[in-house]
Amino acid sequence: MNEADPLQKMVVLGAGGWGTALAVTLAQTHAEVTLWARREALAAQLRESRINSAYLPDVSLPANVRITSDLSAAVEGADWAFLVVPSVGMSDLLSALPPQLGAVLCAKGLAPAGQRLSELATGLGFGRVAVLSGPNHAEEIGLGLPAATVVASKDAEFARTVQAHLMTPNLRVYTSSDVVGVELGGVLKNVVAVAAGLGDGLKLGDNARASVITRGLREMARYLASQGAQEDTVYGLSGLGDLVATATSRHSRNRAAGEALARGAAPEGGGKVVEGLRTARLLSAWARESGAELPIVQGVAAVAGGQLSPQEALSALMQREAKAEG
Ligand SMILES: NC(=O)c1ccc[n+]([C@@H]2O[C@H](COP(=O)([O-])OP(=O)(O)OC[C@H]3O[C@@H](n4cnc5c(N)ncnc54)[C@H](O)[C@@H]3O)[C@@H](O)[C@H]2O)c1
Ligand SMILES: O=P(O)(O)OC[C@H](O)CO
Repeated sequence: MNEADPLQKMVVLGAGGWGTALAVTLAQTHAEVTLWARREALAAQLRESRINSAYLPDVSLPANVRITSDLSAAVEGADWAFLVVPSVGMSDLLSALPPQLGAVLCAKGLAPAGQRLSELATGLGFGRVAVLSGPNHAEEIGLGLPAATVVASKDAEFARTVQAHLMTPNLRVYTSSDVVGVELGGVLKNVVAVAAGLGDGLKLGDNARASVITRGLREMARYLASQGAQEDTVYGLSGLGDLVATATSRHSRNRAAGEALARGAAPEGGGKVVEGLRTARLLSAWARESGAELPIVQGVAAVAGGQLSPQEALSALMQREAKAEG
């Protein structure tokens, strides 16, 4: 493994829950970490209180996390950075950065036109692109609870560099060359977690949740294969691992959004990003146009869009044609 220089400048762009947790993690092993918040009001509040009360209230920011809302100053002198804004904001952020900067994309969603974020970054001229994905709730990583994750890049050296810098005694980082598989596992699992939340909200029970997770995994595997992912990636940390974490966790905003929908409430994440709803809409439109079958994704999109009630979506799934498992 590459040696990680503890004096190398670590940069995290995006001060929501996940950006904050990553900054706190990197601060364990580096002299200084720069955390960029888009809004100066949030940056000032973080500098003052050292607590991100809106996005990660139970975690304190150590003194070696430097907070700024000046993007150019944040990346000055850095070789690469973690990009941790919601996927809808990734295009603006990438466009404001020099493409020589290595980009570690940490969002779990698609760009507005439906592209993968790594495609977006490559299209904007970024040469070193990696994606980070795995069962990593910010609430737990921020507290230093043990977890594992994956960094995938076509540039094996870049993936190993990120791995070396992000590893701590409580965060085990694996590398992968399957960017498509790792990236899309994190994207799709959010939608299946919304479906699991819908089932929880309707009080359908443990069997129903396990069925949604398992059939959801199969749907993820089919979609990932259609996009060129390696066959086994979906069964790793960024696929099955993150699906289980998100579909069963009390921390998950996607699962909670499903529960809210089942109650007939607005599926808002209390100001926090809920990627699965946007992803369901984008992938459902893609499935309609391409004739692909993504029944759970399409059911979630129909409920979120108000075309079907949760009960109607459930009936539609249960009454699909009888067939062999596969
Ligand atoms: N929270 C987690 O546990 C977790 C873990 C892994 C990955 N992720 C992914 O990381 C991404 C960010 O999630 P989060 O949990 O940090 O979100 P969050 O809702 O906690 O915070 C989002 C942050 O981004 C800012 N923001 C919103 N729109 C923006 C834009 N257009 N440009 C720049 N900044 C913008 C917000 O002001 C806020 O500071 C999501 O794609 C999410 O799926 C989250
Ligand atoms: O809170 P969620 O549902 O956005 O999930 C957070 C992370 O993706 C879990 O790995």
